[in-house]
Amino acid sequence: MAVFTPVSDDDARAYLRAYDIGELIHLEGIEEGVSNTNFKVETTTGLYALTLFEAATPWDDLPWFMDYTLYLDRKGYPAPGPALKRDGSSLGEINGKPCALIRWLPGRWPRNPDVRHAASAGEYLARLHIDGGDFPQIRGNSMGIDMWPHLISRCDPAAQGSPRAQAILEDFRGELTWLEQHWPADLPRGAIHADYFTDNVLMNEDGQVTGVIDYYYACTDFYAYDLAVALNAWGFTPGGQPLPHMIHAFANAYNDLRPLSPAEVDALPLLARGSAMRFTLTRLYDLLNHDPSWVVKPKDPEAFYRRLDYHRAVSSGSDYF
Ligand SMILES: Nc1ncnc2c1ncn2[C@@H]1O[C@H](COP(=O)(O)OP(=O)(O)OP(=O)(O)O)[C@@H](O)[C@H]1O
Ligand SMILES: N[C@@H](CCO)C(=O)O
Repeated sequence: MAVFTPVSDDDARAYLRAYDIGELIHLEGIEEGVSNTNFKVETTTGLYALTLFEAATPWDDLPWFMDYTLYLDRKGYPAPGPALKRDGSSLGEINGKPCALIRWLPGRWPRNPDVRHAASAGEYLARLHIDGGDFPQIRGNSMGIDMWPHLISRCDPAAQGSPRAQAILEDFRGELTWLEQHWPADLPRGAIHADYFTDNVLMNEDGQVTGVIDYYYACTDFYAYDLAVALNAWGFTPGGQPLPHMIHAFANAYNDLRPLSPAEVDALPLLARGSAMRFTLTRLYDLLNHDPSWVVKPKDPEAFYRRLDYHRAVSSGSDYF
């Protein structure tokens, strides 16, 4: 249940007065999601998502996230651009939390994705990179390679009581040294999603993308790193076993629309290793520091740790196609 901050009908009605998007008809808390508080809002003019940003989302970067999604939306990409208030702004505050009303997108994220879903998702990741290619603002990757040493040391204190966590962190110290030595200095870069997981991609019943949501890790980084994150998300079972047909379907659909350079293909195994480490570390931290009384269940770090075996074993980046 992810309604961390309550919002009453009266709060929503008062908030809507700053906009020209009609009167409140219905307000409903959304249980999914672990980072922010989300509501579905129906007004006399349409449907919106009301997001109250909790501490996990960097508040200083909210204007970047709003500008980026508005930019994509205006290009015709299915991103939920923010509704604008009469004064032209997109951010407000409810019950002490910054908030925004964003466009509600149709569709449902695929619970059992197959190659059709993977191909459509791959196409829309390429479209995201193409449509956002000239977005002029820069945001560094707050979960990128420079942060990984900090993610490792952040896990250390709580890992003391867990031999398994200590073993993973020990492996990661060596892995990080290797990644730092081989990380590409330059590859095509621009605005990336950085969290293109199945639960952030909405689809219709034909398995075609209808919306891409949750841009709160979006940043400026290598496009091929975004592809590597997405291959980790779409190309494995929930437990972390590789699904080569899903990896190929996703990567080929991406490559059909935005052909990768030879340097990007060469870098893919390394970028995929880095990405698998990044999600293992954030999940490990959440698990080690989880209070059992919290309603939100931590995600499994082992499932991401297992992905590393696959990426360490591939012979070259062309194995992903
Ligand atoms: N703009 C939108 N259009 C349609 N549905 C949305 C929209 N925004 C959010 N949702 C729904 O709300 C759910 C939770 O949103 P979201 O995944 O953004 O939560 P979060 O807590 O911010 O993110 P996360 O759990 O990935 O950290 C989504 O799975 C989706 O069903
Ligand atoms: N997508 C992330 C969590 C939210 O960013 C994960 O599955 O670990």
